[in-house]
Amino acid sequence: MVQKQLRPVALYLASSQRFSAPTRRRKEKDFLFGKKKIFIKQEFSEEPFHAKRILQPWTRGHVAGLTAISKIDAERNRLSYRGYDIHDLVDHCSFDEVAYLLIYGDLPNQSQLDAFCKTVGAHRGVPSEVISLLRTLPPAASQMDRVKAAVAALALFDPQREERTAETYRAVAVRLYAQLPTIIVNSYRLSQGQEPATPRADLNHNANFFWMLTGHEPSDLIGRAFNVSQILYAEHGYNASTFAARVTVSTLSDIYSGVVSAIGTLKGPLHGGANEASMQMLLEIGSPERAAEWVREALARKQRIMGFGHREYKHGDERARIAKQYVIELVNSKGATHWLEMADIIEREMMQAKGLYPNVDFPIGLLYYLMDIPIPLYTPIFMMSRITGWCAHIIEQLENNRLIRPESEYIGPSERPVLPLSQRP
Ligand SMILES: CC(=O)SCCNC(=O)CCNC(=O)[C@H](O)C(C)(C)COP(=O)(O)OP(=O)(O)OC[C@H]1O[C@@H](n2cnc3c(N)ncnc32)[C@H](O)[C@@H]1OP(=O)(O)O
Ligand SMILES: O=C([O-])CC(=O)C(=O)O
Repeated sequence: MVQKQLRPVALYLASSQRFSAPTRRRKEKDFLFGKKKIFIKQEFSEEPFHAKRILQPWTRGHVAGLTAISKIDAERNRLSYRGYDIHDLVDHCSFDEVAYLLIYGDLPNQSQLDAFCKTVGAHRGVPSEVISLLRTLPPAASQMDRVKAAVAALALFDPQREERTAETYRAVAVRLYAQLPTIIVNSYRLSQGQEPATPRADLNHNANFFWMLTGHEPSDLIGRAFNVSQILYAEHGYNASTFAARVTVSTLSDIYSGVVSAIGTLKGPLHGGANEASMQMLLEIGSPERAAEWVREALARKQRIMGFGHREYKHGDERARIAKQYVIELVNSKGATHWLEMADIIEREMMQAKGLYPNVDFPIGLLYYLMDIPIPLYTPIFMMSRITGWCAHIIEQLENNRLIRPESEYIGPSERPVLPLSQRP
């Protein structure tokens, strides 16, 4: 039996015979005292030499860069955007104010907010060519893929798309914030055989979205709950989609390319796609009586339960707790308590079996269902909010740019000659 030797990565590198002495010293120094203060917390077994073990240190507990946009304090379950605690933001702000905060760096005063909303309202339209493109795309394709194609096309109609200044990027960020709801709702409407809706300049971000989707403004409760969900989804450090955007623009590619990379990354069920997947799971379970058994059987099959677990939060995701309060309000107002019972049972089972808490996607998937929003729109709606965080990071990256290019460590076959085709086994 192989004896497991637990030791920090840096020590492993220092002792590895696979590097020359100067390289070993440089790598050890980079790991422990490097300019970017990289410190690897992960411990792993040196033997057997296993790809999973060697890859994990690069993806966990690894500070990949600095940011002044949001702070995740996982130990205390706290999250703040530019110094403002999310509790304070959801209690006191509209999503338009939070969007301004993320894009410009501080909360707006009344006249700044009025000017921002006026600009956003004036930019909600998209070129007719983008709507025509949406008409031609396969209606059965995922809404994330349809919207990704439309955003890529939108870039081509922006005469500023090749300007690389923070000022231009902020202007593009405001336009994308304004235009994404139009693209998302109309992508859905066209895929359902409906005609596109025209955005309204006089409504705020949330009310305009509901107006375009349903033809009326949301009730007070739905409006408040949707506003909170948009604030909770807006920003979260170097999450996968934001990191993808930063990598893309670090090559000095354009802001739209960064956003398109981010959309493709958000789509996956281990990231933003989990809000749709978790609601599909609730529908599949169907009733509280089946919930416990369903979870146990799924876990026995080694299936992941969508909407649970988080790379950062190991003691719970505060955003999930906030969102759940609104699920409770909506469930009570609709008399649909079985959804809450089912969610509670799944949470209990996951805690008992795996020690895992729900993440933000679990209650928000259900929240959107209770608002009668079609499921294929949940991840695009996440995007409608996260566009603000993505753009803030893209601007931050541009202002301090250095190409993001991590190193990899080769673990494949040692060097070998190429045999002529006729001699290969
Ligand atoms: C807005 C957001 O993007 S929040 C995240 C949304 N994604 C989801 O909800 C998808 C479900 N959750 C997951 O897949 C994971 O919890 C992640 C990817 C979000 C985070 O993963 P990490 O904390 O890094 O854990 P990792 O993927 O390494 O898994 C560690 C162990 O926990 C298990 N695990 C983690 N999450 C889950 C889950 N939701 N269901 C079942 N098992 C899980 C894994 O199977 C693994 O077990 P193993 O060691 O026996 O193989
Ligand atoms: O941070 C992450 O890994 C996932 C994410 O985007 C979030 O939780 O909002």
